[in-house]
Amino acid sequence: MFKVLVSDPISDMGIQQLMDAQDISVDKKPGLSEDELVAIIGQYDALLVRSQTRVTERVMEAGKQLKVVGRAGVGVDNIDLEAATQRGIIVINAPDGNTITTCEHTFAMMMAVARHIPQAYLKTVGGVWDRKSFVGVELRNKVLGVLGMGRIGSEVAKRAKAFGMEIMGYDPFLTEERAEKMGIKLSSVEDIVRNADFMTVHTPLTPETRHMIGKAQFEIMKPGMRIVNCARGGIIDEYALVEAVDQGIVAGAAFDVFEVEPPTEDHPFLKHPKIIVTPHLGASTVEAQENVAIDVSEQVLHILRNEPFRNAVNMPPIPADVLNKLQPYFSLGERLGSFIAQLTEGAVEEITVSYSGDVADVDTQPLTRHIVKGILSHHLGSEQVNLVNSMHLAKQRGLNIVTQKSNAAKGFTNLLSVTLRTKKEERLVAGTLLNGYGARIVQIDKFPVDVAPEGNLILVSHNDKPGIIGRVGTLLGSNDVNIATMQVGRKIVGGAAIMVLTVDKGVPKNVLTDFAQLPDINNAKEIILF
Ligand SMILES: NC(=O)c1ccc[n+]([C@@H]2O[C@H](COP(=O)([O-])OP(=O)(O)OC[C@H]3O[C@@H](n4cnc5c(N)ncnc54)[C@H](O)[C@@H]3O)[C@@H](O)[C@H]2O)c1
Ligand SMILES: O=C(O)[C@H](O)COP(=O)(O)O
Repeated sequence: MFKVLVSDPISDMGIQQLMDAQDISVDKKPGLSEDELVAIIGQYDALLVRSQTRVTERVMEAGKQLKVVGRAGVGVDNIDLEAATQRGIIVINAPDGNTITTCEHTFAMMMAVARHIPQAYLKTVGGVWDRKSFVGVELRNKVLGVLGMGRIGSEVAKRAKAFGMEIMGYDPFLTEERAEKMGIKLSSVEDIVRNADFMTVHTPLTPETRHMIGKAQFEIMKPGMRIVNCARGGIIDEYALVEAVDQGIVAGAAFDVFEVEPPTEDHPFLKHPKIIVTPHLGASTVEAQENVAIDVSEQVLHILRNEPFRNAVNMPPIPADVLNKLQPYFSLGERLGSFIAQLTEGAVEEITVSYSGDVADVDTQPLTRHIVKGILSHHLGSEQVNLVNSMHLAKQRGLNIVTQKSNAAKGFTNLLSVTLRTKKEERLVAGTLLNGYGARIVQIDKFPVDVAPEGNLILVSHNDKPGIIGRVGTLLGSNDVNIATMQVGRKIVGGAAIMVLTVDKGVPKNVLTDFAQLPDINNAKEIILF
């Protein structure tokens, strides 16, 4: 039974599918402090949050069983991603479910600031009929600058056109071609600041975007600018903004987000007549909350059940065409990694992965992750290593990972070959998928073989002499170990050779030592592949 903790208010529509699952139990405990969360997180396999819960390194460290942190929403700045990755905890988000809702809130804020809606409402309900103080401006024929043309920024730009606005957009990934297709003007931050009438930000908060609109930008800003921030507090320098409003540079501002949330009572926005605020409501609609809750719960379920999932934040996404090509090789890759790690003695220094055939045409990094996971699991324990942290752990340990690619696959459609160099030796294993036969190991060191990579294997290194097979059979038979398959490989007659046996159960250690006592046998190693 997997245990899931929900520590923020998340729509029941999504949680329901977790509650309905036979293998999941769900506890809802919104509003926990960090200490309270640390005290209980150790018993949970998954944690579901929105933006309130701070999933710090302490929380990750205490989450000994934690496999996944699911964010019902986009921003993951409340989650320590580095701490999660180090511990192999997958962080996923629900990036699509609140796009339209947040875009619509941006418009609500833009129109509210253009027409002084909150200020006029307050006066009217206070009994004052004041029509003079609240003369606004139209959106039509105004220039809107959009900083961050991702999901939300693009939707904002689309809708702004319906209002008759001209749009200037900036995003490091926005190409001239895409801007043209969207009917917007590709611009720099400075262009926007100097020329726009309205400006809205839709970037994440990163070291680069922090205070991207600050004192220097306000100094060159077109007077009368109106600014909206429904993305993240801190993208616009709050104190520099207040100054710019007071100096008459900025005509009005609408903020849904703050550098510190909730803001302190004396925050300068809260009583400012030209700044309107909402309490981080961008994603707060029934529809968006259902969307993100359903999405994140579905993915958490997949992760807990070891099924394919999407939207991992601390793992690069795999495009569908790459996944189609690589997925059949994932299990083989992991087994080859495990095989070579069990075969090789000494501290690992370098892993060389060679891809031949048409797998070499795509980005093979996702498959390398599986191979490295297989190798490290043997040394660090399979509990410690997973696809999220395998490359990270390898890097942390200073392992050099070399990838080679070639289109010639030596008679196979595709060939994966893994060489492990340790302080003591260098060994190689290669495998492929054979039509109708499945995964096969086809080479061990310099010897061609044909072995299914599964179960209990014994690798015997010997001299190619008559009688070896009989001696091996007798030794195993007398120790009640049944041989299922046997393969012998050699390069030249009478030279060095290997034998790979598949046996029906684990081999006692003393039997492996006895092998080396037999004439012409150098050593025997047991390799277990699950
Ligand atoms: N107020 C809310 O409740 C609410 C709701 C949803 C999302 N958000 C926030 O809105 C923001 C945008 O969300 P999204 O779903 O559109 O994300 P997204 O990832 O689709 O888009 C973000 C865009 O910002 C761009 N970007 C990154 N650095 C930039 C820079 N220095 N200058 C310009 N652009 C830059 C990226 O290239 C990307 O295209 C995020 O910060 C998200 O957390 C807030
Ligand atoms: O990044 C997001 O998805 C928004 O900021 C929404 O945050 P919330 O889930 O706390 O409303």
